[in-house]
Amino acid sequence: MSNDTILAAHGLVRHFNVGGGLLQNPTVVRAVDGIDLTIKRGETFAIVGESGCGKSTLARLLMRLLTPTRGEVVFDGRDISGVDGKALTDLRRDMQFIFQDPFSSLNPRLTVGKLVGEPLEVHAPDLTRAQRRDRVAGLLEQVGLKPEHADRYPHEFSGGQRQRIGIARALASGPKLIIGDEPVSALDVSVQAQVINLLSDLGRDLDLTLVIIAHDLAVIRHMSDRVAVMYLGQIVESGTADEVFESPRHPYTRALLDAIPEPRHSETPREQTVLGEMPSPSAPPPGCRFHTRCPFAQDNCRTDVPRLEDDADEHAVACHHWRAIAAAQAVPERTAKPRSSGSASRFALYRAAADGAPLTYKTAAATSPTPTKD
Ligand SMILES: Nc1ncnc2c1ncn2[C@@H]1O[C@H](COP(=O)(O)OP(=O)(O)OP(=O)(O)O)[C@@H](O)[C@H]1O
Repeated sequence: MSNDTILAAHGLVRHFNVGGGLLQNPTVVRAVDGIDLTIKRGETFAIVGESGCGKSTLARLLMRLLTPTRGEVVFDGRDISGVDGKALTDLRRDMQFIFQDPFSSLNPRLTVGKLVGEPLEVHAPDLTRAQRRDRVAGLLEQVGLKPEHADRYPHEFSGGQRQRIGIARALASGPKLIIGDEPVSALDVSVQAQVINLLSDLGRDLDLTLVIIAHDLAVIRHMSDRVAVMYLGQIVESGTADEVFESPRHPYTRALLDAIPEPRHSETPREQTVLGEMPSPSAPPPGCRFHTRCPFAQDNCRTDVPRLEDDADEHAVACHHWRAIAAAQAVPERTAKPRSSGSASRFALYRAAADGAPLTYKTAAATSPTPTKD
C-alpha cells in the first residue's frame, strides 16, 4: 500500500444468510461481492449507485462496523478487519462517520455541548472541563453554529443544523478520515448544498479524507475528486470525477447521469430515472450483472464476467463493449452501417446514443423532498 493511500479494500465480500430453517438452505444475499478500491489521503471519494446495490454495506465494512465474509480492509497500513479493544478505540479516533439521519443518530436527551464533547472525553481525557467547553465552542463555530448552541437540545434545531451537529461531533476526535453514508439525502435540496459545501470546505481546510456514499450523482458531482459506481455489489466504473462525469464509459453510469435533472429544474420534484428493476443480490445474473438492463448487451455479456479494466488515467470500467459503444457514439450517421440484421436493434440504440438520446429506461414515481426551514 503506497504511503498516499489511506484506505484500501482488497477482494472485499460480505454475504448475508437470510431465511432457511432446519430443512431449507438459507438464501445468500451477495450485498458486497468482490470489491477492490484505494482511497488516497486528502481526497474526497464518492461511492454511488442505486438503492440496494450494497453501498451502506460497503460503508459499514470500511468503517469496521461489519466484518467481511472474505477480503480485507486496510486503514493507514494495517488490516482493520478483525481489530477490537484499544486498537478499535484508536481506529474510532482516526475514522469517523456521519449518518443519513442526524436526528436518530443524536441522543435527544443530551445537550449539543455534551454530544459534541463526548468524543473528547474518550479521545482527549486529559482536557479540563473548561478546555473541553472551549474545544466544543470552536467545533460548533467550525461547522457554522454558535457556541451558545451548546446548551440546547437536538430537537431545537432544523435538519441541516442537526447534520452540522453530527459533523462537529465527527470532527471532535481529530479524525484523518470521515465516512458519510448518504449525509444529505434526508435534507431539503437547498440545505443539501450548504452541507455539501461545508463538508468540502472542512475537507480542504483540515486536510481530511472524505468518503461520501450517495445514490444521487448530483449530490457528489462537484465535491468529489474520484468516484466509484456500484452495481449489484460490485464496482462497474471508477475514475476521477471529471472523467466519470464528462466521459462515462459504463452504460449504467451513462444511465445514472441521464437521470440527473437539468440545473434549472433542480428545485422541482424530480423524476427518478431507472432502467427497469435491479435484479436481486441473492440471484445476480451470470456474466455481466448489468446485461439484463443493458441496451448494448451482446451474447458474451450473458456468459463472460467483465473485469474492471484500468487505463493509464486510472479510469476503470467493467464492460466488454465500452470501446465499441464510445466509438459508435462518434460514428457519423451516413457511414455507420449495421453489420447484420441481428444487430439492427442494437445499431438503432447506438445511433440513438450517437444522437445524444438517453438510453432506454422507464420512469418511476417522483419523490419530492419535504420542505424544511433551516
Ligand atoms: N443485515 C442484513 N441482512 C440481510 N440482508 C441485508 C442486510 N443488510 C443489507 N442487506 C441486503 O443487502 C443488499 C444491499 O443493501 P445495502 O443497504 O448495502 O444497499 P444500499 O445500496 O446502501 O441501499 P440503500 O441506499 O437503500 O440503503 C440489499 O438487498 C439489502 O436488503
